[in-house]
Amino acid sequence: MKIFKPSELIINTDGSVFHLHLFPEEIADKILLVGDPGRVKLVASFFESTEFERENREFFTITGKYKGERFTVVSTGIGTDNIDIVVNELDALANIDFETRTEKAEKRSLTLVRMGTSGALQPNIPVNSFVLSKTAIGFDGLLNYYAYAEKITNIEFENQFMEYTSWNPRLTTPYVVDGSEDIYQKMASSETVEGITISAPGFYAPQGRELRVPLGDPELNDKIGSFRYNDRAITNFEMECSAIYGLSKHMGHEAMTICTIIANRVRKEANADYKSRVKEMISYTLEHLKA
Ligand SMILES: O=P(O)(O)O[C@H]1O[C@H](CO)[C@@H](O)[C@H]1O
Ligand SMILES: O=c1cc[nH]c(=O)[nH]1
Repeated sequence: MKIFKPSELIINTDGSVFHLHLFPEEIADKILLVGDPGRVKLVASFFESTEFERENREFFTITGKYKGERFTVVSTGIGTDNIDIVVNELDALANIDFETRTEKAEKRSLTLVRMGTSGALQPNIPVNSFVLSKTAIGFDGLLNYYAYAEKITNIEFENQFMEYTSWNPRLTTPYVVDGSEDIYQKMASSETVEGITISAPGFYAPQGRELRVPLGDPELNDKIGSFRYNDRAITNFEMECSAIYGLSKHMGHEAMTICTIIANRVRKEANADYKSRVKEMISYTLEHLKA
């Protein structure tokens, strides 16, 4: 049996996992992921009770109960590089025995729902919309470091997209991966917009924002906006969804992302005062996820 050596799965001297500082029994089956560590307490303000709070670097965790059901909320910070850490460590907590450093025979499937903020790429998705990401496009390249990416991604979509946008070969190859259909069906309503969401490896040039340094391809956002795959348009930009979907598919977890739109990139509008709408998104998500 494969033993995960101390250098490959680092366990702290107190027995907690390396970055998250969590112990296996501390995570619920339903896990809410938020980028902003400050959003963790906002989520926990909906809980009737909490078990603990834990903080290390940008990873802040609270486990508690919402309407009698156990939930864990974890902040991921910004970017898919952090998602690599968070999803691998949550999976290790669920599916690796920390005593024997071996994979558990019986696997635990987690529900991972990201509640984020995002920029819209279509004029008809106004600021304050909730976009529920049916599909993610990773501009980040993370999934390509894992084996068998092609088994869980939509190669036809990837090829059509790269051809349509005259994809620059110096960039990482985009990967297209779906979220959980079950959670999508649970969370979708007239209050949500069905999304194809790009996870970008940056907030500025990787999302077409030009400040002082010119963009590599100033037309890319227009091409993204007009691209259609089976009549479906790409809806929004954020920075984590693709890696959550890809790693969850590989590990047998169910994942979904909901985002509050805080900027519309086509209309050039933004809502810097978005926190009350994010609070409504949290309430909406908890209500739709509870048993
Ligand atoms: O509000 P969060 O969840 O952090 O999500 C979005 O906001 C950050 C950028 O401002 C990125 O993490 C992006 O994905
Ligand atoms: O435009 C936006 C807004 C929030 N988060 C992003 O990544 N992009």
